[in-house]
Amino acid sequence: MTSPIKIAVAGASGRMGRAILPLLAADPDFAFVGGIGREGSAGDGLIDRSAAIGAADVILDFTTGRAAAELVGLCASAGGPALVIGATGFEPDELERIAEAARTIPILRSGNFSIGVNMLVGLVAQAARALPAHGWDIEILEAHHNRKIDAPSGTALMLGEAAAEGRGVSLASVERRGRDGITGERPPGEIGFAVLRAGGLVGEHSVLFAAAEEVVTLSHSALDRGMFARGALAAARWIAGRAPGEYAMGDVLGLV
Ligand SMILES: NC(=O)C1=CN([C@@H]2O[C@H](COP(=O)(O)OP(=O)(O)OC[C@H]3O[C@@H](n4cnc5c(N)ncnc54)[C@H](OP(=O)(O)O)[C@@H]3O)[C@@H](O)[C@H]2O)C=CC1
Ligand SMILES: O=C(O)C1=N[C@H](C(=O)O)C[C@H](O)C1
Repeated sequence: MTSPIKIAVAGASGRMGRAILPLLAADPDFAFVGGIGREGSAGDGLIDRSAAIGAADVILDFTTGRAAAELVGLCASAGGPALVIGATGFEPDELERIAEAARTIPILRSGNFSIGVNMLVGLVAQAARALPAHGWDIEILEAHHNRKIDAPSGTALMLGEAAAEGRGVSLASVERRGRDGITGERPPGEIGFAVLRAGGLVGEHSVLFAAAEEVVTLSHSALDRGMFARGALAAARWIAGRAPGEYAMGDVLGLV
């Protein structure tokens, strides 16, 4: 019998943390070593970051982009553990820090752990490759609950990256984040993002490929956070004991 994978959870008291903890408790493949709260916070089931880094095989992070990037730096300096990052809302320099840390420790980061979204990413790249930028406009729509703090969502950005990759361009060179006022006509090749925040929506994403006389829409609806939590645990099982490197959910699901 192999010993259980020791897991710590950063953001344990949040919506995702609360979805993950019961699954961890029910799965003999895992042993929960503690939740990581804000610096200096104390409470039932909480341990500090250095204790978690010493005790865990894998840390799951569902906090914020900034907090996750900080934790990654500490883990890399300590030479471990592995990280599964579900947090979204990263600044470019934070993503660079994660890429740098992945030279030392294994890191899997995904803005969405659902099977459906990760399959959708491939379909979006395929459609963007097939439909020419002159004649087919790409717009990405996302809608989430009113407590979400970052926009566009990590998933919308993954879909945008996939569309840009399909077109052979960098997302940064063609993205348009929101429109307001006298915007002028839409330039061909632009990839637009539109964001809604309302009520308790778990996560809605659509990618529109719109031509003058027809529209193709690829979309995904999340109905329950449980599937994000199960995807994160599948990622934790997959990454435990891996070599240093930056991995994605496609590696876990065999989609790459
Ligand atoms: N990849 C995926 O599949 C999914 C990703 N997400 C992403 O996960 C993240 C969390 O989402 P959700 O659970 O809904 O958010 P919540 O706001 O409910 O939870 C965030 C948690 O992070 C903690 N936290 C915030 N800042 C810090 C910090 N500086 N240091 C330590 N802990 C901190 C909060 O603690 P406190 O309670 O003290 O504020 C809280 O426990 C978001 O970025 C979201 O986009 C969400 C769903 C699925
Ligand atoms: O904050 C959320 O709730 C979600 N965040 C992720 C994102 O930013 O894409 C994943 C999911 O859509 C829910």
